[in-house]
Amino acid sequence: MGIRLGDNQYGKAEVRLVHIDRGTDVHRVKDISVTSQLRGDFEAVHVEGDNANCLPTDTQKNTVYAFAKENGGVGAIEDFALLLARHFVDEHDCVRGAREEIEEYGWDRIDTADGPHDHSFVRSGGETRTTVVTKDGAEEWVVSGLHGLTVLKSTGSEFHGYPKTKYTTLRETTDRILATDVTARWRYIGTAVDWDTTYASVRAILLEAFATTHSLALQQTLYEMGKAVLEAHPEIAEIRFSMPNNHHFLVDLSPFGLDNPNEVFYAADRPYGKIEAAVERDDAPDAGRAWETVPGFV
Ligand SMILES: O=c1[nH]c(=O)c2[nH]c(=O)[nH]c2[nH]1
Repeated sequence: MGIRLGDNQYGKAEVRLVHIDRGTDVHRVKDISVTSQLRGDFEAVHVEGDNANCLPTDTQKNTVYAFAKENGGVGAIEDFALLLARHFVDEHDCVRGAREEIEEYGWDRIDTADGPHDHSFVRSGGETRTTVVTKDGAEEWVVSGLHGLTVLKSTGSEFHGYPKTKYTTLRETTDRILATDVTARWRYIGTAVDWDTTYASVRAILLEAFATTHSLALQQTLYEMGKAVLEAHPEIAEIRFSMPNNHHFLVDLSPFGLDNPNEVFYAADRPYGKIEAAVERDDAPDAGRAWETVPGFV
């Protein structure tokens, strides 16, 4: 019986980095978490404990911090991830591929009586921006996205016409709350992209489509959101979503002699519907290894 090493990658996870741009008195904050992992000629370290090719995870961490300085800041997370991936692959013979995942947390300038403050910030409560850059030799894939984009429609959502079985208790509705936390990742075609502008545009399109789609199912809303993104952005090959259906149940107020015309709800936290789908361009180039280590459906 033979035993051998299978796929592997290693690196430093969740390197937390805050960069302050002090170029002017109006500071700018960039707050990220980097997970850097390398692939390559790492048989010996696993099988024999021979570390000759094992670039320490500590060095990967230090590289992240040093690059934030040498690069004059982080810039778009996609550019920073590509910079790291190219460095590790191009500068180390034993490294053939890299996976650089970055999350970005937003900070808003605090609005004071004198206007937006120069160097005081409040964490923006909304979504986290993400990217996963995969490099395999000369090939590169960029999958960007967001999670925690929490949205709610107080009307304009129906759900009916579904099959009924002996276990069905759900009442059909022509007016319900539709609420979800959008997780989305989209795969770029190529790397010649204005990452920040495109991110802002995709986020705005997702919100616009959620708001303006009269929903007959969360699945339909999801599809409309993806379609709108692909129609506006030819540089995006596909977009994948994971969206919980955050149920809001009408509370029965009749024991108290009160009616409840869609005003008072119980916001359940579990269980929740879990709606996941990809929306794809017909002629999209092959995904290659882009999704290989993206956890879960997205
Ligand atoms: O938008 C919905 N999609 C479903 O698949 C589903 N299932 C369910 O019970 N409620 C809903 N709502």
